[in-house]
Amino acid sequence: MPKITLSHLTKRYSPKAAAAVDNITFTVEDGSFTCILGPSGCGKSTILRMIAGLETLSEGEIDVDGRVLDSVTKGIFVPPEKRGIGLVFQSYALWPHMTVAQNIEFGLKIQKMPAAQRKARVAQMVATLRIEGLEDRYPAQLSGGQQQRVALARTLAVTPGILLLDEPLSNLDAALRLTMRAELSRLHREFGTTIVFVTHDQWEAMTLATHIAVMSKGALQQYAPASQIYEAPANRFVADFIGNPPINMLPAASHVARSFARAAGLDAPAHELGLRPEGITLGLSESAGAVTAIIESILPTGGSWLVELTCADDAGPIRLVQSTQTPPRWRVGQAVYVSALAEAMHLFSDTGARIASGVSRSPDHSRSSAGVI
Ligand SMILES: Nc1ncnc2c1ncn2[C@@H]1O[C@H](COP(=O)(O)OP(=O)(O)OP(=O)(O)O)[C@@H](O)[C@H]1O
Repeated sequence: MPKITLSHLTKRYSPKAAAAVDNITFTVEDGSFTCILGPSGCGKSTILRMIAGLETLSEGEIDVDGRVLDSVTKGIFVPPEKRGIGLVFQSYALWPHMTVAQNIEFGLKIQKMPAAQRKARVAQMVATLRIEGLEDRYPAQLSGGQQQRVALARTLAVTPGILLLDEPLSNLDAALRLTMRAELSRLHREFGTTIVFVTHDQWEAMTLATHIAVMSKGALQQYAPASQIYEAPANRFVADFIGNPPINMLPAASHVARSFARAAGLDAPAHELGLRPEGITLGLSESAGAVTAIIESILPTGGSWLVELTCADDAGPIRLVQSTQTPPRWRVGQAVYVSALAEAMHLFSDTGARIASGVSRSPDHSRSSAGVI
């Protein structure tokens, strides 16, 4: 399956405007499921539209398996229909005057596939996307989720090597999103297509993606395998954007941060210490590196709890949020000892770069107690 290389990709919608996409370079691996993730307006859709050929580049180059599709300096532009790329956007844009079967068949007719083969292919796609019985309906007679499936069936019918999806699940309710996520995963496994998926939903990205490109304000913050994005965020933005509830950020010079860092063997000079909410443990007895705190609130979130704490510190109170799956045995106002797992901690410089991370001290780790991961 194809590999997509984006080199120094830049898009300015007008000469005076800030770049919507600013000098982005990364390679979407062959057969990967890559998510472009970031807040609204960070340039995700613009990247996807440039790959599709629906938007011109201001600078840079896009190639697929070494074939240049778009290059400003080389003066190359391959039109969208010649790129071999399938697209599914937020609005499904099914042909309203065609039935489901006709919608799926449309691209095959354009490809001039013989009628018998087309019929077999439509039947195969209907079965794969589990939309049997809907073949003769018009789009207006379908639910949002059914339209979504037809849009996917129509796109996959022509077996594109590359599939671009722009928030294709955003119009669906929570239950249907979950089902469709599982189906997208299954389709990726079955077809082996290289998928690039745009979302602002970190959970969607973490559950689906093999690789994630995190964007902010037009700039690429990190491109890495999904697990690394969480465990080894490149910088403060990524650490803060990924994780729900968000990572706690403490001034590194505070007494609380210094106690936690010292206990984890993290002694690099830093500006801030990030501590994941699930890496906080609470107890009634003192232990190395533990600090005292008062329980401010306990919020059940369905199967897990958020515990808000305040630690007294020389520079003023420090608020921490713990996330736990064990029912808390504390009451609001109670004093507790707070300690932090080494692997839940990251140190950041004043420019926001990650300097170091704690490393697990569990007995099966023979590594040193701290270091950069
Ligand atoms: N056709 C356009 N003309 C001018 N500016 C545009 C155009 N399309 C997008 N922009 C601007 O470019 C920036 C990036 O937009 P883009 O749609 O790529 O972001 P996004 O991350 O996909 O956002 P969202 O998640 O809200 O869809 C935004 O500031 C947007 O206002």
